[in-house]
Amino acid sequence: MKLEIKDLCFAYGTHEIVQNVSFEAEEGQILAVLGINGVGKSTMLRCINRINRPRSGKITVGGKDVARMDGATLAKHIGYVSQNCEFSESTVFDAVLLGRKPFIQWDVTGHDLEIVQEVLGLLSLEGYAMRSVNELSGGERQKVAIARALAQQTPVLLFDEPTSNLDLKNQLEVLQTIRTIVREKGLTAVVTIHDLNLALRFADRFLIMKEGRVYADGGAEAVNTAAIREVYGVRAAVMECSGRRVVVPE
Ligand SMILES: Nc1ncnc2c1ncn2[C@@H]1O[C@H](COP(=O)(O)OP(=O)(O)OP(=O)(O)O)[C@@H](O)[C@H]1O
Repeated sequence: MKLEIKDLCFAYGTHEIVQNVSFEAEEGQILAVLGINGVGKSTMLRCINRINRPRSGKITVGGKDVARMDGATLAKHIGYVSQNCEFSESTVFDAVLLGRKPFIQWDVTGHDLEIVQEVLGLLSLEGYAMRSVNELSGGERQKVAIARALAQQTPVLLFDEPTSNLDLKNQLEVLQTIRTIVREKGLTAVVTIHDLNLALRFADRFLIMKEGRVYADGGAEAVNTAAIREVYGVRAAVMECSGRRVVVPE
């Protein structure tokens, strides 16, 4: 389902953070949200998920107004992985099973258990199923949070820096897993990410934010020398390397 954001505005008190942000995220695609620290990327994701109440603007999923959804309906449409993955004490299996909560009526079904088993496998977490989440490393916990969102099986997924605690191999594997699921199941993913090269490698479209507004919205060509200079204040070369667009800061 398509995610559409129209004229979104949000402020903490009088501090305007998100200002007239509009964009669309398409089915089967990953949209990377880029921009400097504090520009409002996480705040915007939390508006989409209704953790933050927007001052104005409209957010729809598949044409349905997110503001009018009840909690259970919202949880069936939008999955969210926050930057700080905190869990209450449980096993990894149960933490991932929590993703099924919006669908569980009386009791957990065999179908729920199968889904949990499947996502644990996708993220190579099978061996961790009976471990306590609070005994895991930051990166392992981040993978559990991603697994829980995938178990929720929502058409829209929001990931706030999903690879920030992961080593290089896990960064590549986790983003590849997300991309495969997004493409195969026709999901819509919005991912905030600082690593421009990872973004260029895995995302289909790029929303660059500056001072709370949309600076650019487009394909890989949006990530160019001028944008990097104007948004990050960094001189960088953007070149092709092994058929990929890469950013090399000077
Ligand atoms: N609960 C809050 N109350 C007041 N101000 C906040 C709150 N949370 C965030 N802010 C401020 O809002 C601005 C945007 O923060 P946000 O976390 O959305 O930025 P970001 O682009 O995600 O940054 P980063 O890349 O560092 O994660 C920052 O100036 C931040 O200090």
